[in-house]
Amino acid sequence: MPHGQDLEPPAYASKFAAGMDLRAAVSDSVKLFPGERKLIPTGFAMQMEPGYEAQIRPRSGLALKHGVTVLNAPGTVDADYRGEVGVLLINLGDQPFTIERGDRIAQMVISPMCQARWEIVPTLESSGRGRGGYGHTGVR
Ligand SMILES: O=c1ccn([C@H]2C[C@H](O)[C@@H](COP(=O)(O)OP(=O)(O)OP(=O)(O)O)O2)c(=O)[nH]1
Repeated sequence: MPHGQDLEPPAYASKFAAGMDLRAAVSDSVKLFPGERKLIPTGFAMQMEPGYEAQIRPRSGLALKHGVTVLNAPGTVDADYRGEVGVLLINLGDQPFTIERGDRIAQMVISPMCQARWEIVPTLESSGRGRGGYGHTGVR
């Protein structure tokens, strides 16, 4: 699917930036009321090599200034997915938030992925941590 003609394709902001900015490909502006969630189209589809995934993450500026974040962060785009990439935004702020066409709404990282092969075993090797978790090493 070609990217919306007036929209730039996802691009790294600089060679040091981890995430590519994703833009809203909405035809009309979209309003997110406090507590509301919506799937926002990005206007593009892609094909990745097997062994990779894309992760969709919030933009910290939107989160800090407006309380708008990616509900399912990190959203997972599978290598075999051929549909339009969507961004599931939620407004956790206390004011309505308006999204215009072309707004940068999230960022995307392409990552190599490890696929596990499960093996059933009678016991697990012992370790320093053992079964301890959820803060068992202290409250601070
Ligand atoms: O933020 C997201 C999350 C998912 N997807 C697309 C790509 C992904 O490959 C597909 C399925 O996503 P996921 O595996 O998270 O969905 P599911 O709820 O497990 O449903 P499914 O049964 O379709 O796998 O939806 C997006 O475009 N954006």
